[in-house]
Amino acid sequence: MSDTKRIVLSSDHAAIDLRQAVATHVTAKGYEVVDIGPITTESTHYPLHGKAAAERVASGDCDLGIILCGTGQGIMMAANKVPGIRCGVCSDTFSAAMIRAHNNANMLSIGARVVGEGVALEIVDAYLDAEFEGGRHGTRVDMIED
Ligand SMILES: O=C(CO)[C@H](O)[C@H](O)COP(=O)(O)O
Repeated sequence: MSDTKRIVLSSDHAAIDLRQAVATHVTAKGYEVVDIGPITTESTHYPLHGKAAAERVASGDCDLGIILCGTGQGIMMAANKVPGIRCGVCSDTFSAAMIRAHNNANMLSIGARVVGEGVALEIVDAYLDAEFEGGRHGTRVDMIED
């Protein structure tokens, strides 16, 4: 495992169960999970939770974030509004590895209504096990930040 230790998790109501599965899985991998909820399946608004998780990463309180909603799209859009956040939605393991290796994504988003738990946990593994390659990819990520 890399130096990354602390991972914030959040979701909307559509992904409570999958978020719990991700929390258990990521904890078993040796990471410290900061799960900022919500706890119940009562209908809520994904922008609130995407922003809250992204602020934990942008502030440096957490090293990475994993966020979930029905499609993963809306909560990703909200997270990416926070300066310094690079979040991608992934439904496959190749993309999950590449958003870390090439885009240095500091957040991963998953759609709980898109992928099942088994695939979702493989996506989490691919994302967490990858490392940013730097070099030409660093130049491009710097361009995004500029
Ligand atoms: O995927 C999402 C956003 O991208 C949301 O989870 C989804 O829109 C919630 O829908 P509903 O309120 O009908 O459960």
